[in-house]
Amino acid sequence: MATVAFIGLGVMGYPMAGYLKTKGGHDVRVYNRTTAKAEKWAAEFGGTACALPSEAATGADFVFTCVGNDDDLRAVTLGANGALDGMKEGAILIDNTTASAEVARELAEACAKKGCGFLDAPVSGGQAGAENGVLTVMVGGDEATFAKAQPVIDAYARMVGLMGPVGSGQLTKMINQICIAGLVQGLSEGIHFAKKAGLDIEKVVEVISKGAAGSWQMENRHKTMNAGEYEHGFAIDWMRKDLDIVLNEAKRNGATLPVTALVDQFYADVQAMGGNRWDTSALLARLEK
Ligand SMILES: NC(=O)c1ccc[n+]([C@@H]2O[C@H](COP(=O)([O-])OP(=O)(O)OC[C@H]3O[C@@H](n4cnc5c(N)ncnc54)[C@H](O)[C@@H]3O)[C@@H](O)[C@H]2O)c1
Ligand SMILES: O=C(O)[C@H](O)CO
Repeated sequence: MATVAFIGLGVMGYPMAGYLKTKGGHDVRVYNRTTAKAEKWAAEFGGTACALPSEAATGADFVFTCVGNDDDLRAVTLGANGALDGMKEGAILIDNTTASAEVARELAEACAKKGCGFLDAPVSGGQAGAENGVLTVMVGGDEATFAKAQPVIDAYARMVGLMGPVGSGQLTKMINQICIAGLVQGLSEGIHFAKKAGLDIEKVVEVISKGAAGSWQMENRHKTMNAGEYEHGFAIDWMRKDLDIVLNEAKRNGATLPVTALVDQFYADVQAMGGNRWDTSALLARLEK
C-alpha cells in the first residue's frame, strides 16, 4: 500500500481516485478546487480531503493530477501551494491530464530539480472507462520510474503502455484524438443519414457495429446520439483544447491533418450553439440544426 495524492476530481478524476482506494488499497488524499466535491469523495471512499494541492502531496509516494489544460496543470503543480511544494524527494508525479508535450517536459524538469520522478500519463476510454476502472493509459517517461508507478496506475486501467521518453504519452494521446475526430463526424453523418432514410438506428447499429464500421464511439454513443442527449461524457471545450494542442504540434512536426482541422471548426459551431459542455458526439446536433 502506498500513500497517494489525487488532484482534480472531475468527470474522470473522481472515479479514478476511487479505484486507487477501492481496488489499489492505497491511502488516498484528494484535492479539488470545489472543496465540497473533495469532501463528498472522502465520505464516499474513506480517504482524506485536503485544502491545498501541496497539503495533499505532502508525504505522498505518488501524486496524480487530472485537471483541464496546461495552465490548470501548472497552477496545481508549480503554482503557489502547488503539489511540488509538498512533494518529498523520490516521490513521483503522474499527470493524467490531456496536455501538451511541452508542459510535460517542463514538469519533468521541475520534478528532477526536487529529486522527484515524472510521468505524463493521459488516458482514453471516456467517462465509462473511468467509472469502470478500465482506462487505457499512454505513458511518457523513463523505464525505472514507469516500473515503480505501473502497479499503482493499474488500479484504474486495463492497458498501460510506456510509449517513450517524457512527452511521448501526450504525443500518443494526440494520435488518439486525431483518430477520434474524423470518426465521430463519420458516425454523426451515418446516424443523420439513417434517420433521413427512415431506418431503425438500433437495428442498423446492431448489425454494422459487428462489421468493419464498428467503434467504441458507435457502441457507447449511438443510443444517446439517437435520443439527442449530450449532457454527459467528454466536453467539447476539452476536445477543442486537445485539437488545438494537436494542430500546434502538427505545425512543428509537419504532419498534414485536413480532416482534424475541419472537425475542429465543426466543434466551434457546436460551441456557438451553446454546447461547450456537451459530449463530443454532439456533432450530430450540428447536422440536425
Ligand atoms: N471526460 C472524458 O471523457 C475524458 C477522457 C479522457 C481524457 N480527458 C481529459 O482529462 C482531463 C479532465 O477531464 P474531465 O472530463 O474530468 O474534466 P472536468 O472538467 O470534469 O474536471 C476537471 C477538474 O479539474 C479541476 N481544475 C481545473 N482547473 C483547475 C485549477 N486551475 N485548479 C484546481 N483545479 C482545477 C476542476 O475543478 C475539475 O475537478 C482533461 O484534460 C480532459 O481532456 C477527459
Ligand atoms: O479517448 C477518450 O477517452 C476521449 O477522446 C477523450 O479524451
